[in-house]
Amino acid sequence: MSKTLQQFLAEQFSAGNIDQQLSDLLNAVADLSKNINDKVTHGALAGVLGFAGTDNVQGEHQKKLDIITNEVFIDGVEWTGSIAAMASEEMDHSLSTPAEFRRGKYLIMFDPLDGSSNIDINAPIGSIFSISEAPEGKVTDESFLKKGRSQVAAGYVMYSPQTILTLTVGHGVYMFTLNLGTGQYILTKENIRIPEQTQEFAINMSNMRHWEPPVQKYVKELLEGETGPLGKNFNMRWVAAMVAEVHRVLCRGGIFMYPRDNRDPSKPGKLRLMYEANPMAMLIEQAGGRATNGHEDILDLQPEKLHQRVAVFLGSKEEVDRVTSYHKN
Ligand SMILES: O=P(O)(O)OC[C@H]1O[C@](O)(COP(=O)(O)O)[C@@H](O)[C@@H]1O
Ligand SMILES: [Mg+2]
Ligand SMILES: [Mg+2]
Repeated sequence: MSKTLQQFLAEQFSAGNIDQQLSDLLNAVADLSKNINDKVTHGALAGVLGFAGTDNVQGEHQKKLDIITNEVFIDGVEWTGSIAAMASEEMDHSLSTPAEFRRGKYLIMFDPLDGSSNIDINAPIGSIFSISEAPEGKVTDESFLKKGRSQVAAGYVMYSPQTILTLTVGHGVYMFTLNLGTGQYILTKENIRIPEQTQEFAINMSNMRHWEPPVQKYVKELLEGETGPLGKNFNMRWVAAMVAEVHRVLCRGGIFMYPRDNRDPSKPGKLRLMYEANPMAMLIEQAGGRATNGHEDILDLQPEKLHQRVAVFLGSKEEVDRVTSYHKN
Protein backbone atom coordinates (compact mmCIF):
# COMPACT_ATOMS: atom_id res chain seq x y z
CA MET A 1 0.00 0.00 0.00
CA SER A 2 1.30 3.48 -0.76
CA LYS A 3 2.41 5.52 2.22
CA THR A 4 0.84 8.94 2.78
CA LEU A 5 2.73 11.90 4.23
CA GLN A 6 0.60 11.62 7.40
CA GLN A 7 1.64 7.98 7.82
CA PHE A 8 5.28 8.89 7.21
CA LEU A 9 5.11 11.66 9.83
CA ALA A 10 3.42 9.28 12.30
CA GLU A 11 6.33 6.84 11.79
CA GLN A 12 8.87 9.62 12.30
CA PHE A 13 7.03 10.57 15.50
CA SER A 14 7.11 6.94 16.75
CA ALA A 15 10.82 6.74 15.95
CA GLY A 16 11.41 9.86 18.08
CA ASN A 17 12.66 11.88 15.08
CA ILE A 18 9.96 14.57 15.42
CA ASP A 19 7.59 15.67 18.17
CA GLN A 20 3.86 16.31 17.90
CA GLN A 21 4.22 20.05 17.26
CA LEU A 22 6.64 19.48 14.38
CA SER A 23 4.39 16.79 12.94
CA ASP A 24 1.40 19.16 13.11
CA LEU A 25 3.42 21.95 11.51
CA LEU A 26 4.63 19.77 8.63
CA ASN A 27 1.09 18.53 8.02
CA ALA A 28 -0.06 22.16 7.96
CA VAL A 29 2.64 23.11 5.43
CA ALA A 30 1.59 20.18 3.23
CA ASP A 31 -2.06 21.28 3.45
CA LEU A 32 -1.38 24.91 2.60
CA SER A 33 0.76 23.85 -0.35
CA LYS A 34 -2.33 22.16 -1.83
CA ASN A 35 -4.08 25.52 -1.66
CA ILE A 36 -1.11 27.17 -3.43
CA ASN A 37 -1.07 24.36 -5.98
CA ASP A 38 -4.72 25.02 -6.72
CA LYS A 39 -4.10 28.72 -7.34
CA VAL A 40 -0.98 28.07 -9.43
CA THR A 41 -2.76 25.43 -11.52
CA HIS A 42 -5.63 27.77 -12.37
CA GLY A 43 -3.35 30.74 -13.15
CA ALA A 44 -5.26 33.35 -15.12
CA LEU A 45 -8.58 31.67 -14.28
CA ALA A 46 -7.88 32.30 -10.58
CA GLY A 47 -6.75 35.88 -11.31
CA VAL A 48 -3.35 35.30 -9.70
CA LEU A 49 -1.00 36.29 -12.54
CA GLY A 50 0.80 39.60 -13.08
CA PHE A 51 2.42 42.24 -10.92
CA ALA A 52 0.98 43.45 -7.63
CA GLY A 53 2.32 47.00 -8.03
CA THR A 54 4.38 46.78 -4.80
CA ASP A 55 8.03 46.05 -3.90
CA ASN A 56 9.34 43.77 -1.14
CA VAL A 57 11.99 44.75 1.43
CA GLN A 58 14.67 43.75 -1.07
CA GLY A 59 13.40 46.20 -3.68
CA GLU A 60 12.05 43.44 -5.93
CA HIS A 61 8.73 43.97 -7.73
CA GLN A 62 6.19 41.66 -6.13
CA LYS A 63 3.98 39.50 -8.28
CA LYS A 64 0.38 38.97 -7.17
CA LEU A 65 1.25 35.37 -6.50
CA ASP A 66 4.16 36.35 -4.20
CA ILE A 67 1.70 38.17 -1.96
CA ILE A 68 -1.13 35.65 -2.22
CA THR A 69 1.14 32.69 -1.38
CA ASN A 70 2.65 34.61 1.54
CA GLU A 71 -0.85 35.04 2.97
CA VAL A 72 -1.62 31.36 2.38
CA PHE A 73 1.51 30.46 4.38
CA ILE A 74 0.60 32.80 7.25
CA ASP A 75 -3.01 31.58 7.40
CA GLY A 76 -1.84 27.97 7.10
CA VAL A 77 0.61 27.91 10.01
CA GLU A 78 -0.32 30.63 12.53
CA TRP A 79 -3.12 28.61 14.19
CA THR A 80 -1.24 25.29 14.53
CA GLY A 81 0.04 25.80 18.08
CA SER A 82 3.45 24.78 16.73
CA ILE A 83 5.09 28.13 16.03
CA ALA A 84 6.26 31.09 18.05
CA ALA A 85 6.93 33.26 14.99
CA MET A 86 7.48 33.21 11.25
CA ALA A 87 9.58 35.11 8.73
CA SER A 88 9.26 35.35 4.97
CA GLU A 89 10.93 36.72 1.86
CA GLU A 90 7.85 38.87 1.40
CA MET A 91 7.74 40.45 4.88
CA ASP A 92 10.17 43.13 6.13
CA HIS A 93 10.15 41.69 9.65
CA SER A 94 9.23 38.50 11.45
CA LEU A 95 5.67 37.98 12.65
CA SER A 96 4.91 36.52 16.07
CA THR A 97 2.00 34.13 16.49
CA PRO A 98 -1.11 36.28 17.07
CA ALA A 99 -2.39 36.36 20.66
CA GLU A 100 -5.56 34.41 19.81
CA PHE A 101 -3.50 31.33 18.91
CA ARG A 102 -1.36 29.11 21.14
CA ARG A 103 2.36 29.83 20.96
CA GLY A 104 4.40 26.83 19.85
CA LYS A 105 8.07 25.93 20.12
CA TYR A 106 9.19 26.43 16.49
CA LEU A 107 10.20 29.19 14.12
CA ILE A 108 9.35 28.83 10.45
CA MET A 109 10.90 30.78 7.59
CA PHE A 110 9.67 30.59 4.04
CA ASP A 111 10.05 31.71 0.47
CA PRO A 112 6.36 31.31 -0.37
CA LEU A 113 6.90 31.54 -4.11
CA ASP A 114 10.30 30.73 -5.57
CA GLY A 115 11.08 31.36 -9.21
CA SER A 116 8.83 34.41 -9.55
CA SER A 117 9.94 35.14 -13.11
CA ASN A 118 8.47 31.78 -14.15
CA ILE A 119 4.94 32.49 -12.91
CA ASP A 120 3.58 34.19 -16.00
CA ILE A 121 5.16 31.76 -18.47
CA ASN A 122 3.77 28.63 -16.79
CA ALA A 123 7.20 27.25 -15.98
CA PRO A 124 8.18 25.44 -12.72
CA ILE A 125 7.89 27.36 -9.44
CA GLY A 126 7.93 26.32 -5.80
CA SER A 127 7.79 27.14 -2.10
CA ILE A 128 10.72 26.65 0.32
CA PHE A 129 10.58 26.32 4.12
CA SER A 130 13.00 26.07 7.04
CA ILE A 131 12.06 25.15 10.62
CA SER A 132 14.12 25.58 13.78
CA GLU A 133 13.45 25.84 17.51
CA ALA A 134 12.37 29.18 18.96
CA PRO A 135 14.16 30.66 21.96
CA GLU A 136 12.32 31.19 25.25
CA GLY A 137 10.66 34.58 25.69
CA LYS A 138 9.96 37.31 23.19
CA VAL A 139 10.83 36.51 19.59
CA THR A 140 12.46 39.20 17.45
CA ASP A 141 14.11 39.20 14.02
CA GLU A 142 17.41 38.38 15.80
CA SER A 143 15.92 35.14 17.17
CA PHE A 144 15.97 33.76 13.61
CA LEU A 145 19.68 34.40 13.09
CA LYS A 146 20.94 30.91 13.87
CA LYS A 147 23.24 28.76 11.77
CA GLY A 148 21.49 26.55 9.23
CA ARG A 149 22.87 23.54 11.05
CA SER A 150 20.28 24.17 13.78
CA GLN A 151 17.35 23.53 11.42
CA VAL A 152 15.15 20.64 12.58
CA ALA A 153 13.31 20.30 9.28
CA ALA A 154 13.51 21.77 5.79
CA GLY A 155 11.88 21.22 2.46
CA TYR A 156 10.24 22.56 -0.64
CA VAL A 157 7.17 22.03 -2.74
CA MET A 158 7.58 22.12 -6.50
CA TYR A 159 4.60 23.06 -8.67
CA SER A 160 5.28 21.64 -12.12
CA PRO A 161 3.85 18.79 -14.21
CA GLN A 162 3.72 16.97 -10.87
CA THR A 163 3.42 18.65 -7.47
CA ILE A 164 6.17 17.23 -5.27
CA LEU A 165 6.92 17.88 -1.61
CA THR A 166 10.53 17.12 -0.64
CA LEU A 167 11.31 16.89 3.05
CA THR A 168 14.04 16.20 5.56
CA VAL A 169 13.69 16.03 9.32
CA GLY A 170 17.40 15.25 9.65
CA HIS A 171 17.11 11.55 8.76
CA GLY A 172 17.44 11.44 4.98
CA VAL A 173 15.47 13.04 2.17
CA TYR A 174 11.99 11.93 1.11
CA MET A 175 9.78 12.97 -1.81
CA PHE A 176 5.98 12.88 -1.86
CA THR A 177 3.85 13.35 -4.97
CA LEU A 178 0.44 14.98 -4.68
CA ASN A 179 -2.33 12.69 -5.86
CA LEU A 180 -4.78 15.21 -7.29
CA GLY A 181 -7.59 12.63 -7.12
CA THR A 182 -7.38 11.99 -3.36
CA GLY A 183 -5.62 15.22 -2.34
CA GLN A 184 -2.97 13.20 -0.50
CA TYR A 185 0.79 13.40 -0.69
CA ILE A 186 2.15 9.89 -1.38
CA LEU A 187 5.73 8.81 -0.72
CA THR A 188 7.33 8.27 -4.13
CA LYS A 189 11.10 8.42 -3.43
CA GLU A 190 13.06 7.70 -0.27
CA ASN A 191 16.63 7.79 0.97
CA ILE A 192 17.69 9.98 -1.90
CA ARG A 193 21.43 10.00 -2.64
CA ILE A 194 23.13 12.54 -4.92
CA PRO A 195 25.83 10.90 -7.07
CA GLU A 196 29.27 12.24 -6.10
CA GLN A 197 30.23 12.82 -9.73
CA THR A 198 28.27 14.62 -12.40
CA GLN A 199 28.38 15.99 -15.94
CA GLU A 200 25.65 18.60 -15.55
CA PHE A 201 25.83 22.18 -14.31
CA ALA A 202 23.44 25.09 -13.83
CA ILE A 203 24.41 28.75 -13.72
CA ASN A 204 23.01 31.94 -15.22
CA MET A 205 25.66 32.41 -17.93
CA SER A 206 24.44 35.91 -18.77
CA ASN A 207 26.21 37.14 -15.62
CA MET A 208 29.57 35.67 -16.67
CA ARG A 209 31.37 38.98 -17.15
CA HIS A 210 30.54 39.95 -13.55
CA TRP A 211 31.79 36.76 -11.83
CA GLU A 212 34.86 36.60 -9.61
CA PRO A 213 38.02 34.87 -10.97
CA PRO A 214 37.49 31.43 -9.29
CA VAL A 215 34.06 31.05 -10.88
CA GLN A 216 35.33 32.32 -14.27
CA LYS A 217 38.09 29.69 -14.15
CA TYR A 218 35.79 26.87 -13.08
CA VAL A 219 33.06 27.51 -15.65
CA LYS A 220 35.68 27.90 -18.39
CA GLU A 221 36.92 24.41 -17.52
CA LEU A 222 33.38 23.03 -17.58
CA LEU A 223 32.88 24.49 -21.06
CA GLU A 224 36.17 23.03 -22.32
CA GLY A 225 34.70 19.57 -21.79
CA GLU A 226 36.82 16.54 -22.57
CA THR A 227 39.53 18.69 -24.13
CA GLY A 228 40.01 20.61 -20.84
CA PRO A 229 41.46 19.70 -17.43
CA LEU A 230 38.22 18.01 -16.25
CA GLY A 231 38.43 15.55 -19.16
CA LYS A 232 34.68 15.12 -19.66
CA ASN A 233 31.84 16.93 -21.38
CA PHE A 234 29.21 18.77 -19.34
CA ASN A 235 25.60 19.56 -20.17
CA MET A 236 23.94 22.77 -18.95
CA ARG A 237 20.47 23.54 -17.54
CA TRP A 238 18.88 26.74 -16.22
CA VAL A 239 15.24 26.69 -15.11
CA ALA A 240 15.44 30.02 -13.20
CA ALA A 241 13.74 28.55 -10.14
CA MET A 242 16.02 27.31 -7.38
CA VAL A 243 13.41 24.73 -6.36
CA ALA A 244 13.53 23.13 -9.80
CA GLU A 245 17.35 23.21 -9.95
CA VAL A 246 17.70 21.59 -6.52
CA HIS A 247 15.04 19.05 -7.42
CA ARG A 248 16.99 18.05 -10.52
CA VAL A 249 20.21 17.77 -8.50
CA LEU A 250 18.48 15.55 -5.92
CA CYS A 251 17.03 13.36 -8.68
CA ARG A 252 20.11 12.87 -10.87
CA GLY A 253 23.03 14.89 -9.52
CA GLY A 254 24.62 18.04 -10.90
CA ILE A 255 26.02 21.30 -9.62
CA PHE A 256 23.90 24.44 -9.20
CA MET A 257 25.65 27.78 -8.76
CA TYR A 258 24.50 31.30 -8.01
CA PRO A 259 27.82 33.04 -7.28
CA ARG A 260 28.35 36.50 -5.89
CA ASP A 261 29.49 38.94 -8.53
CA ASN A 262 31.09 42.36 -8.70
CA ARG A 263 28.04 44.42 -9.69
CA ASP A 264 26.92 45.42 -6.19
CA PRO A 265 29.30 44.71 -3.27
CA SER A 266 26.41 45.07 -0.82
CA LYS A 267 24.80 41.99 -2.37
CA PRO A 268 26.90 38.84 -1.88
CA GLY A 269 24.90 36.76 -4.34
CA LYS A 270 21.23 36.77 -5.29
CA LEU A 271 19.80 34.00 -3.17
CA ARG A 272 18.75 34.50 0.42
CA LEU A 273 20.51 32.59 3.19
CA MET A 274 17.70 32.06 5.67
CA TYR A 275 14.83 30.79 3.53
CA GLU A 276 16.54 29.65 0.30
CA ALA A 277 20.16 28.57 0.83
CA ASN A 278 19.88 27.07 4.34
CA PRO A 279 16.90 24.77 3.78
CA MET A 280 18.27 23.65 0.41
CA ALA A 281 21.72 23.05 1.94
CA MET A 282 20.16 20.84 4.61
CA LEU A 283 18.40 18.75 1.95
CA ILE A 284 21.58 18.53 -0.15
CA GLU A 285 23.75 17.44 2.80
CA GLN A 286 21.13 14.95 3.94
CA ALA A 287 21.31 13.43 0.44
CA GLY A 288 25.11 13.13 0.58
CA GLY A 289 25.91 16.26 -1.47
CA ARG A 290 27.65 19.48 -0.46
CA ALA A 291 26.57 23.14 -0.30
CA THR A 292 29.04 26.02 0.17
CA ASN A 293 29.30 29.76 -0.43
CA GLY A 294 32.66 29.12 -2.14
CA HIS A 295 34.50 29.26 1.18
CA GLU A 296 32.49 27.56 3.93
CA ASP A 297 29.63 25.12 4.20
CA ILE A 298 26.42 27.15 4.02
CA LEU A 299 25.03 25.45 7.13
CA ASP A 300 27.98 26.79 9.18
CA LEU A 301 27.53 30.45 8.23
CA GLN A 302 26.52 32.76 11.08
CA PRO A 303 23.61 34.84 9.75
CA GLU A 304 23.67 38.57 10.36
CA LYS A 305 20.40 39.69 8.77
CA LEU A 306 17.01 38.14 8.11
CA HIS A 307 17.16 38.89 4.39
CA GLN A 308 20.90 38.30 3.97
CA ARG A 309 22.08 37.17 0.56
CA VAL A 310 24.69 34.52 -0.05
CA ALA A 311 26.61 32.89 -2.88
CA VAL A 312 25.53 29.29 -3.47
CA PHE A 313 27.39 26.27 -4.90
CA LEU A 314 25.51 23.05 -4.26
CA GLY A 315 25.11 19.50 -5.49
CA SER A 316 27.41 16.61 -6.40
CA LYS A 317 30.29 16.58 -3.95
CA GLU A 318 33.22 16.27 -6.36
CA GLU A 319 32.29 19.40 -8.31
CA VAL A 320 31.29 21.50 -5.26
CA ASP A 321 34.62 20.53 -3.65
CA ARG A 322 36.43 21.59 -6.82
CA VAL A 323 34.86 25.04 -7.22
CA THR A 324 35.19 25.65 -3.48
CA SER A 325 38.90 24.78 -3.61
CA TYR A 326 39.36 27.29 -6.47
CA HIS A 327 38.26 30.05 -4.07
CA LYS A 328 41.21 29.25 -1.79
CA ASN A 329 43.88 29.97 -4.39
O1 LIG B 1 16.90 35.79 -12.75
P1 LIG B 1 17.87 34.67 -12.63
O2 LIG B 1 19.29 35.12 -12.58
O3 LIG B 1 17.64 33.57 -13.62
O4 LIG B 1 17.61 34.10 -11.15
C1 LIG B 1 16.89 32.97 -10.86
C2 LIG B 1 16.99 32.72 -9.41
O5 LIG B 1 16.21 33.70 -8.74
C3 LIG B 1 15.21 33.09 -7.96
O6 LIG B 1 14.02 33.05 -8.71
C4 LIG B 1 15.04 33.91 -6.70
O7 LIG B 1 13.93 33.50 -5.94
P2 LIG B 1 12.56 34.36 -5.87
O8 LIG B 1 11.79 34.13 -7.11
O9 LIG B 1 11.93 33.74 -4.66
O10 LIG B 1 12.96 35.80 -5.64
C5 LIG B 1 15.72 31.67 -7.74
O11 LIG B 1 14.71 30.74 -7.57
C6 LIG B 1 16.45 31.38 -9.04
O12 LIG B 1 17.46 30.44 -8.86
MG1 LIG C 1 13.27 32.23 -4.14
MG1 LIG D 1 10.12 34.13 -3.66
